[in-house]
Amino acid sequence: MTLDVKICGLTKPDALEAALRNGASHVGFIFFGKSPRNVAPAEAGRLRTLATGRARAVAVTVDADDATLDAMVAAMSPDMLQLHGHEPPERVAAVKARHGLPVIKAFSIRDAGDLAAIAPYRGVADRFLFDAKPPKGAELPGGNGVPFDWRVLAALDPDVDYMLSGGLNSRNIGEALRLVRPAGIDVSSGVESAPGVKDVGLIDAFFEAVRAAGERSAA
Ligand SMILES: O=C(O)c1ccccc1NCC(=O)[C@H](O)[C@H](O)COP(=O)(O)O
Repeated sequence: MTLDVKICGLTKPDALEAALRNGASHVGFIFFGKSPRNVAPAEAGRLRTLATGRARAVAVTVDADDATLDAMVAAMSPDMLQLHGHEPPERVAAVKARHGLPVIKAFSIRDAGDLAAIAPYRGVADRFLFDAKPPKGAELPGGNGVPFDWRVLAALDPDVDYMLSGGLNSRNIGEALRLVRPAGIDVSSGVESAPGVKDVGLIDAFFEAVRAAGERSAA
């Protein structure tokens, strides 16, 4: 099975190109005003054309209403939507139906008990994304650069299709992939030199570490 790799929070062509050159399967664009990675829909539309035919463009939103989603989808034509707020299962189903797009639903995880939250979303969301709970006082529901204890995912039904995220970087991704077997991984802060500033060298280093982890597990 090939591991999907999503580089999230892209705002500039050079970092997007580095992600694509390294074989990213997904590239994420953030639509959340408080984020240092927030992009205007029109700019995301320009950037996403670079990814067409090379990676899936994912639009990340937080409890967005229909008008916001309609405008974003029209301007950007994403391949997938990522819902990173408190969207209940009915809202996920409604968003999927309205836009005819696959949906990634994000969940904040601290311990194994938090995994119970996915039950009503099974068969509704196309994929889950497990992220760390935001630190106290954090303004962002994601992109905080903090990991959770990946071992809690051992309790998961192996049929659950999920991406692992939260504080991943080139130094810890090998250990994460030794402990758990996600369908994909997702990184944002770990490939940045400052909040919202993607670094081409760190993107290259992240993929290098992922490739090294793959070679070790194949050996
Ligand atoms: O990254 C953001 O700024 C963000 C803001 C609001 C909602 C979601 C956001 N990020 C979603 C992602 O998929 C991130 O890649 C994920 O949370 C992991 O981030 P990090 O821990 O920084 O690698």
